[in-house]
Amino acid sequence: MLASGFRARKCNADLLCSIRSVATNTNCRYLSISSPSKAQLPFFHKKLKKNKNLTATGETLNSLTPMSTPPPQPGAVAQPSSSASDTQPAVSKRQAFKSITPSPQIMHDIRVQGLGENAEMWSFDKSSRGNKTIRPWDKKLSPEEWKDLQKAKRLPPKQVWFEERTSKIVEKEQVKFPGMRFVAGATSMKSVPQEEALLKIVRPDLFDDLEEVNKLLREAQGEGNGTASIKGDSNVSEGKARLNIGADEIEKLQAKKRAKEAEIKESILQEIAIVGRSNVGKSTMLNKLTESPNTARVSSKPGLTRQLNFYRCGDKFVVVDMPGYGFAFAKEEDKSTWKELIEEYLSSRKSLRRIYVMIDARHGLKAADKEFLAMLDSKSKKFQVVLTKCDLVTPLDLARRYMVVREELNQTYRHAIAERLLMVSSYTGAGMNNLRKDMLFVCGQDILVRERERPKSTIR
Ligand SMILES: Nc1nc2c(ncn2[C@@H]2O[C@H](COP(=O)(O)OP(=O)(O)OP(=O)(O)O)[C@@H](O)[C@H]2O)c(=O)[nH]1
Ligand SMILES: [Mg+2]
Repeated sequence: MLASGFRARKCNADLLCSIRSVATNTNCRYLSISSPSKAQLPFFHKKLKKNKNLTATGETLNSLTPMSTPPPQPGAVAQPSSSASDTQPAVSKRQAFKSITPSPQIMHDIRVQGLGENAEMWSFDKSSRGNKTIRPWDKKLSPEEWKDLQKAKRLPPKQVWFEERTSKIVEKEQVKFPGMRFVAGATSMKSVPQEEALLKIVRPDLFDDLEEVNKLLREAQGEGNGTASIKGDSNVSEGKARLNIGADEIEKLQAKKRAKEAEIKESILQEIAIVGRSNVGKSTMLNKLTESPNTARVSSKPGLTRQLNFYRCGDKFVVVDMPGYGFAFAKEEDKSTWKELIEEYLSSRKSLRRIYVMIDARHGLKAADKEFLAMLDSKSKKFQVVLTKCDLVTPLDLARRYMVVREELNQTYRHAIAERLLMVSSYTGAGMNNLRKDMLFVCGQDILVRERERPKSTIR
């Protein structure tokens, strides 16, 4: 079946008609459709006709017929017409994304109830007139019917809310990361001992101070020892005097060194790692989290991030943007270096508080994801899954994806924190607040999150 969000995305024939997935789950089949290709139409028609559950989509089927001139988008600049009917529209990829992004009103509340065959997804739709209608799948329920259902307690207690959002709401409710300021740096394990390199990145000034103290200490010790060893009997008293002065100095310097080391130890900030397949949207998400588009470099080509990038969030914690895994076109040696880098960091890092694994909401868990999660599981590392690019799927597809992924996590991975599967869109900002709160909470900064806003089921 097709969700209401689909209608918002049907736009024009140029932006339609590629079947992203025909997913089958227990009792329902659905199509997730986006972006254009005229050549795919016959396949599309065939699929729709073949699938019994999709017979109600006749209207949609008609709408998929290619139009010689696409209807104008609201607010779109008219393109000069071309003689060839299949000419690609002169829109940038970003514009194309925008035009297939469901409006905030369509990206609204979804409640997912129950699991597997008993799963029910409820979509709360605000119509243009502001009336609320409630739909379990394609069946419309009146508010009275909904109330009856509630009274009859046929609604399971667990409800997952996909937060209602408009840009205004997101703005108003923003939980800003305090003092998220700068790109701290990157490291590759090839060149530097990992632990030290990462710490240096967290507080370079402290390490400089310590280095200074060490240098003085070495000089003082060298002078003291050298003086004592080269002095002859005749100069013993002079040598002792120098040694005494040196010993004092050395003691002072050693005390200073201990103090610096203690300071460094204390300054080790808790870390949060962001991992996922290449191109899943890790860096974009980080930019959205920090509300600064230039924090991390982003590209539509997979494999841009190739190092561990550390972003310090004031004196609270550090977010680590990692290279993606499962990048098919990378060189074999690069792939193995990245894999090594990621695995070593994740398994040996003591200050690592939580691993957030990003999964593309359009695709769910892919083979590369499963392999990676199995690795985390085998190392007994707790991880939390976040569905990204949620603006590219219809609300009901998203809800279904949520259910399927959560079920898989629950069944297969012992260390998955599947209770609270997060969903975000870096384009609309949806779910970002939740993610921010979650991160603050995980790092013991819950004091920054108001009591009523605390994530309910986060396991710390
Ligand atoms: N529509 C949409 N596109 C997104 C979203 N997040 C990321 N993208 C796009 O996905 C592409 C990849 O984003 P990146 O943030 O570079 O992905 P990455 O996971 O850091 O990739 P690597 O560094 O190669 O591992 C870019 O073209 C982004 O514009 C999202 O929430 N919605
Ligand atoms: Mg990246």
